[in-house]
Amino acid sequence: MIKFQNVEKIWPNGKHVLRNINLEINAGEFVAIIGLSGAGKTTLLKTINKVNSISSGNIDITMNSGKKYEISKLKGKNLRELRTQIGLMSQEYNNIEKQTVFKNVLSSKVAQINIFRAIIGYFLKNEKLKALEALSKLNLLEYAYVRAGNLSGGQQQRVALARTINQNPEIIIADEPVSALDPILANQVMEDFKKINKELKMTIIINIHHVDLALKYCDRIIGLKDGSIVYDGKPQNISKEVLKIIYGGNY
Ligand SMILES: Nc1ncnc2c1ncn2[C@@H]1O[C@H](COP(=O)(O)OP(=O)(O)OP(=O)(O)O)[C@@H](O)[C@H]1O
Repeated sequence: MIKFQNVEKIWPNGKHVLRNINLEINAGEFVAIIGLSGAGKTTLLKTINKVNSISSGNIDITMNSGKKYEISKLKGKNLRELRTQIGLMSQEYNNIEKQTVFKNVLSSKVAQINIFRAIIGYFLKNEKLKALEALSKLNLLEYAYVRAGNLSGGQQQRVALARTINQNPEIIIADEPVSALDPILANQVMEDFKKINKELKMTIIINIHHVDLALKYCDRIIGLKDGSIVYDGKPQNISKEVLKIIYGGNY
């Protein structure tokens, strides 16, 4: 569970971007954060892995094992340990384009293996099997030996998702993962997120500008406006009025 209590974020330039955030996200939820550009979505998402530190309040993460992390106090080894359990995805695919899809997925383990093995690129049989399993889950096996750079944008984003699940994280945070894709590919990638969420029981939190996709695939919607949560509930309860509150009168 991820629990935000009275979280505030003020950037050093004085910009107040998160205001009194109180939120509990349970293990296994698929959550979309929506809101206008500048509402604070990315800032909020990246407080979870402490890429952004908060100005006040608390964020506590309790893993399925029962281990608890108090984010504001985390540093060094403990912060690295938490980050291995949180997969981070973004709009850029961040694949190594010259390498095969398989190598890309295998490489996602580098942070978790012995440094000498990482340098020479030596992977154990079970690590290779796991990488193939991740590719199979996303129906990408036939591309295993294709260079990542030769794939379409949608396929590359799905390789990025395969890389992320190969780390075996409990939580995936994804910052606008479909905004560079056309509507068909964006739907496919959202299908994959949903599949990973349901089958692998990973908690997924995404920032997304496509309200239709958020409503179609996610179990819970959080609407942010000027750094405050103005909606937190089921997609079914999002009405035109709610969208007006989140996006303003012109929606
Ligand atoms: N490092 C920073 N220093 C100062 N201000 C920042 C920094 N990063 C973001 N901001 C500001 O914080 C506000 C919220 O930005 P954020 O990226 O969280 O919004 P967003 O809702 O994700 O927007 P978008 O949908 O465009 O990605 C913006 O006004 C932005 O300019």
